[in-house]
Amino acid sequence: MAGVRVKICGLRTESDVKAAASSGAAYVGLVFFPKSPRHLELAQAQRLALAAPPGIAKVGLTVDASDETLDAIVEAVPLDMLQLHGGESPERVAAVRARYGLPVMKAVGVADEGDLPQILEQSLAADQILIDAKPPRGAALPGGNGLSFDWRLISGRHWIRPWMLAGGLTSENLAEAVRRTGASQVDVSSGVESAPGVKDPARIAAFLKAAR
Ligand SMILES: O=C(O)c1ccccc1NCC(=O)[C@H](O)[C@H](O)COP(=O)(O)O
Repeated sequence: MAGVRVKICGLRTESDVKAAASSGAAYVGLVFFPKSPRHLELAQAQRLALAAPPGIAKVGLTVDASDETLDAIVEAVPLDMLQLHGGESPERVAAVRARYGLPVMKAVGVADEGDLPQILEQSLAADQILIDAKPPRGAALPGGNGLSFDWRLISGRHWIRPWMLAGGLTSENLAEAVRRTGASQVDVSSGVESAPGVKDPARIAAFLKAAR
């Protein structure tokens, strides 16, 4: 499993950022979605982004955000990538990419075989794809639910863009997830928390250790 790059998503404090960076995370995710326990106001997000050491990519996550909302985020927070985690079409992904000049990662929720064509469709517009578990019907959050999908669905598949595996990952199941899917990048949120929105430095360190 050497070389699995890790994104820790939903950080809320400067010490979360330090824990992720010192454990060797490649990306940190900052969530801008008011219904989420991981939501950040702009000033808070700016502080976290400025606390991140060079070399760690700061990813801003939004859900069907308007240009006005994205303009405010991009102006206030020094980001390296945008993650679109709603129902954004490939056309919207391309427009966001062009407007901000930042790489865009598009999340695609997977529950069954019928969801897989979206990975290719979104790959034609996005720089990276986040292959995540589809949220349960009626869920309050479109991601960050701590749920896995059946990894066999993507076993042995190849995509035209770099991609990241997400959904219900923990230090305990990471090795099996990587073995089954061939992922070289992974994203985790709930699996390194002690409560929703509360990151646990020991779990972050254990996850990064498992990824090495
Ligand atoms: O984390 C959130 O609160 C969130 C809210 C709205 C949209 C997406 C959200 N998280 C997306 C992520 O990038 C998560 O890391 C990914 O879904 C995996 O989450 P988890 O299963 O909790 O590890």
